[in-house]
Amino acid sequence: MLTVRAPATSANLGSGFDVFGVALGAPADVVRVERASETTISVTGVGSQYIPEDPEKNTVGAVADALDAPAHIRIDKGVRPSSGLGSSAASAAGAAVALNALYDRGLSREELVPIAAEGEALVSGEAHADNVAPSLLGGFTIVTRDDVTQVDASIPVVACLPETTVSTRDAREVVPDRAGIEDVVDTVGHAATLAVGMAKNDPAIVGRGMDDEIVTPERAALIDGYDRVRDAALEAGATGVTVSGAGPGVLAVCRRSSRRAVASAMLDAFDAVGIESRAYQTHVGESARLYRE
Ligand SMILES: Nc1ncnc2c1ncn2[C@@H]1O[C@H](COP(=O)(O)OP(=O)(O)O)[C@@H](O)[C@H]1O
Ligand SMILES: N[C@@H](CCOP(=O)(O)O)C(=O)O
Repeated sequence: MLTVRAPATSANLGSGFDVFGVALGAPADVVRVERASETTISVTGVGSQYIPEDPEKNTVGAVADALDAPAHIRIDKGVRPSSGLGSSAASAAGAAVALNALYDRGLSREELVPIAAEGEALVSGEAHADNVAPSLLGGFTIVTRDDVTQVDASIPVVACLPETTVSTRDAREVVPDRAGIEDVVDTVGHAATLAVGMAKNDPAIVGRGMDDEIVTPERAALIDGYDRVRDAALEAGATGVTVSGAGPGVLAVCRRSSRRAVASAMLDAFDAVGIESRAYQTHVGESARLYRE
């Protein structure tokens, strides 16, 4: 049996819609695989009651198919589905690493990115790779149509998840088809700033690069209390705040010294609008890890 711990991820970071992603230190999914003549899936853990065990409907089934690697796959969910932390991607990335090793396919982590993204196509309608890439490679990743670029970083973050859910498929419906040139210019400037901040491991520069006027306002409108939570996090010392992935999670970047205060401010702000939430005080972290038992 092989076991993989695959981290949650936060995609977009505001200015990098469908392009940027970071691996998070916590939470994570644990995926266990054993060879079998046909694929079976069992799911336990956070939100498992909402996750199909049918291989045709679970992201790991698509990965097993793509690698031609049938297996008994057990998923222990640590990443809550539809919260904006790449839950379906964590399982897919974990399965890709585990099955690649189980069947000695010899693919590199970069080569596993499009394979794991097949799982995302199954659940969100598009094979966006901005969650699977950081889960497979760790740190901060930039995915384009043909390439993935990765840089290690250890920026402190708070990921605050309200009790509500937003499906990525639904949240993709509100993404505008077109953008004005001024907004595009601003967003390119912010995205470039953010990438430099990650390379320098500097939360202040990363925070300056998170603004986006194209996709984020549409997504934020789907999250009750978003403006209040964002303002509270900034007031408590966050250097940048945005929607995590497709939401409803909210991601704040900060210095280590203000992380606790930022988490507490975000929890209080959701609470003030009558919404329970949970905050992970974590950091940009490592890639999926393989354990042989
Ligand atoms: N292994 C899996 N883990 C999580 N969700 C899965 C998995 N396989 C299929 N799904 C489905 O994917 C949807 C969640 O995906 P999505 O809306 O993209 O949110 P997330 O960002 O949490 O992945 C749910 O409908 C869930 O049932
Ligand atoms: N780029 C995608 C990212 C979705 O992330 P998730 O964690 O919410 O699945 C998008 O914004 O649609």
